[in-house]
Amino acid sequence: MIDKKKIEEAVCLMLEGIGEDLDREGLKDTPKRIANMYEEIFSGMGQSAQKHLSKTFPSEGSDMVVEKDIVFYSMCEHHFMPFYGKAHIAYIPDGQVVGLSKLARTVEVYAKRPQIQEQMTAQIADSLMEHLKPKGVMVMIEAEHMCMTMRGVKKPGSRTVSVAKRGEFSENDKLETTFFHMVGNHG
Ligand SMILES: Nc1nc2c(ncn2[C@@H]2O[C@H](COP(=O)(O)OP(=O)(O)OP(=O)(O)O)[C@@H](O)[C@H]2O)c(=O)[nH]1
Ligand SMILES: [Zn+2]
Repeated sequence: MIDKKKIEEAVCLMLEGIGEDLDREGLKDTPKRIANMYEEIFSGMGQSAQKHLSKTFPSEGSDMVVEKDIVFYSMCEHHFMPFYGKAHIAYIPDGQVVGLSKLARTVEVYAKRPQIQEQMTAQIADSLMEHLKPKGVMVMIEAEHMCMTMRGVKKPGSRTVSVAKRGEFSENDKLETTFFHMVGNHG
């Protein structure tokens, strides 16, 4: 559960730390605004994707389901700056499919918390394997990290691509090739 009072106190300390005047008109509501914002952008804290992935439907219709270009925003846990981009998810059903929106909801659960990209990629793949129990899962995330663009090494436009493969995707390279074809040219 997010402690908004604590966040407000911390924001006051940070503003003091950078030499700001806490009584300045423009900053009056800033601690409260940031606490409200953190409640929203860290709403995945303590959540599991289980509640989204437990409602399944029987289906023998498809060898592979791909949901691509799922836009997400997350926060780099090292610098507390945004990283954002697209997630692509594929799974091979084992007689059961899940509502399409639930794949995007799963991405949200793991994006809305302090994160690193590789861990988010693995968590999405693992939660699908655990709760949907498909024959295989593949997740690819491509993102731009603001900690690499507006500060530090300052390389705007550079993108980080991460992949997690589980089940049949780990055993069969052809499935991986099909996934890349379906997702499009991301080379
Ligand atoms: N693997 C990985 N690294 C990340 C991610 N987000 C940020 N980083 C990196 O985390 C590293 C933290 O490095 P440190 O040397 O501890 O911190 P720093 O001095 O601020 O590093 P610079 O960004 O190089 O200035 C940096 O190299 C970031 O690019 C991520 O999602 N995955
Ligand atoms: Zn960072």
